[in-house]
Amino acid sequence: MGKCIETKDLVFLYDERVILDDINLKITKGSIITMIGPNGSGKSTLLKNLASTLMPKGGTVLLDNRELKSYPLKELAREIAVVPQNTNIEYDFTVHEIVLMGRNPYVGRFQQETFKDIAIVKEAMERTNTWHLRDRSINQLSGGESQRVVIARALAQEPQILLLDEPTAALDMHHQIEILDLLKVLNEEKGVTIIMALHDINLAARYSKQILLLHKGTKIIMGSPDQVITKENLQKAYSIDMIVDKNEYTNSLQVIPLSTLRF
Ligand SMILES: Nc1ncnc2c1ncn2[C@@H]1O[C@H](COP(=O)(O)OP(=O)(O)OP(=O)(O)O)[C@@H](O)[C@H]1O
Repeated sequence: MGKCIETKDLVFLYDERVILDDINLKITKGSIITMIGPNGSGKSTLLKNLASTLMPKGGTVLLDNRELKSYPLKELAREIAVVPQNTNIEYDFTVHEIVLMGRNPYVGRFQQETFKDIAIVKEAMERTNTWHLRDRSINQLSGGESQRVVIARALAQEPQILLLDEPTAALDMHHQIEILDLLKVLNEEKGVTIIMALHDINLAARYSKQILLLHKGTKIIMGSPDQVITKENLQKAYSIDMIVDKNEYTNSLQVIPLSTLRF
């Protein structure tokens, strides 16, 4: 059986301000779950708590019934890979060097990468359409190109769980669909659990098995796209009038925003 990630009474504060309040979630192996919610609702904060980048101020995060904080870093990096919202890489590494770093959790101290590591890196780069960029400096790429490189590095980590914060934000239409299709294939072929935040509700509805709607970090609704993407739920969270119906081509729910509302 694969890994399941769980939060128990999770509380997170920035300074004195409660951002996440008493959150109990169980994300089972093999899910594609997308967090949606207005700006500032706590999506990134929740993802960072699941990634162990931030430590909860109360409650716990469990990976397969074991506290996340008890995992040694290398072991955790073999389970969970993270694609953050903004990745700033200070040094002038090449794209190939950056993706190779994804293999660090598997390479012992003073050891070299093996042929297997190099092959996994190449496959990750081909799948993200970044192989042709391999000798370029990471700091000389466009936003969308470097986003795909960071996704390639996460794939090279061969994680059980992939956490992605707005992975398509910097991408054009072609690359948005390419990356989301890739995540779907990884989920289907390798059983990788995908947990991501997306602003685009239509893409979320189309690609997700489950949706988690955050509203001020304290109110959460989780369920199938049909259960969560309703006019009532979305109007409350986003304060906007809208039409919610099925797209006749993709057969998934779609939202057409109309005018903003004041409650
Ligand atoms: N480093 C920080 N210090 C203090 N407050 C922070 C910090 N980072 C985020 N916050 C606050 O925490 C709240 C939740 O932020 P978070 O980034 O999790 O929201 P989000 O749902 O991901 O937003 P967005 O859709 O705009 O990316 C916001 O009110 C934000 O201002």
